[in-house]
Amino acid sequence: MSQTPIFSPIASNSGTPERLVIATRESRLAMWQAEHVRDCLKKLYPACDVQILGMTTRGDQILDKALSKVGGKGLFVKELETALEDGRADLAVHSLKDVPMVMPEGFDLSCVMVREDAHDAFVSNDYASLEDLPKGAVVGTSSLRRESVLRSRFPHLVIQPLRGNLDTRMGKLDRGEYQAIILAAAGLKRLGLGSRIRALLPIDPYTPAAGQGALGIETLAQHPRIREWLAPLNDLPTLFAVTAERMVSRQLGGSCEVPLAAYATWDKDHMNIRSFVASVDGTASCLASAQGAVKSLEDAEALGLLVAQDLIAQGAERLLPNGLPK
Ligand SMILES: NCc1[nH]cc(CCC(=O)O)c1CC(=O)O
Repeated sequence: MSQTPIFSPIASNSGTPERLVIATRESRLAMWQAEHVRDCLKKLYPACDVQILGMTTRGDQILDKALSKVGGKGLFVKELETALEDGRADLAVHSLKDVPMVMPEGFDLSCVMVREDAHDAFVSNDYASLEDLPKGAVVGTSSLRRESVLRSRFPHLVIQPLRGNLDTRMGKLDRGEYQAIILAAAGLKRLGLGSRIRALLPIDPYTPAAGQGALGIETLAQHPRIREWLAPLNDLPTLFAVTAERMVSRQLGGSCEVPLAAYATWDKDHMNIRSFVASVDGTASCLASAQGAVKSLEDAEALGLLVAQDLIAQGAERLLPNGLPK
């Protein structure tokens, strides 16, 4: 099916889509991502009518609490999944970082697109780097992973929660509520805000979250044809990397309630993966890495499993509020 010629004259019977509806959140970043997928699909299937269905999720509505306290992973995807089930949409576009490690019954992660910059970014109007911040400076982040590293490296800084979409967060910085904020570089770059980045934080120790910077497309498992139509948008190096990262997270029961990082990079056909689990106060952590030749999804999963087992052997369990998954 994925071999179907792109410029097939008879759209409906020849295996190319006639109409596809993309479900997405309505934040500017989510819309950018959905429009990006739409543009890619239009290029692949010029005759296809590709529509975008914008939706509000619970994660967008609850803005006064840290993400870890409002139900964590899944918060940004549930409503989109309902739209798939109801047939209002054919595919849902997500920041892969927000997609639960175990897909709910009946849903597939059908496509992973090429990754944007996966680094965390330091953003400030007055300071060039974390090192320049004075004692008591307020740094905003809603990620326990970032908070943990900041607390261990810079105990003299005040870490405060920062919620809301990217524009909201930048607004809070610009109104002086924070001296600096930490955000994923990917979102800033996609929205043309790359010039606001004062410094990219190094992978050691600021290891990204599993899937950070990658786009994932979710479909109903019962619609394999849609999966096949999306296949040309897959980026295999990204798919293998995030598969290893998500394996680590899944083995450790990854949720927004625990500081957990996992990031894989390539060196020719070898993958390097690095991961940590830590306490929010930054006083305890386990760190592991592994490298190996990866030529298949199974290889990627095996490498992720190796790192997870290393972390568990180091006693990562005592850092997990709910223990290891059964
Ligand atoms: N958890 C929110 C979220 N989900 C995806 C991104 C950024 C884009 C990406 O990582 O693909 C962000 C914001 C952030 O972490 O600053």
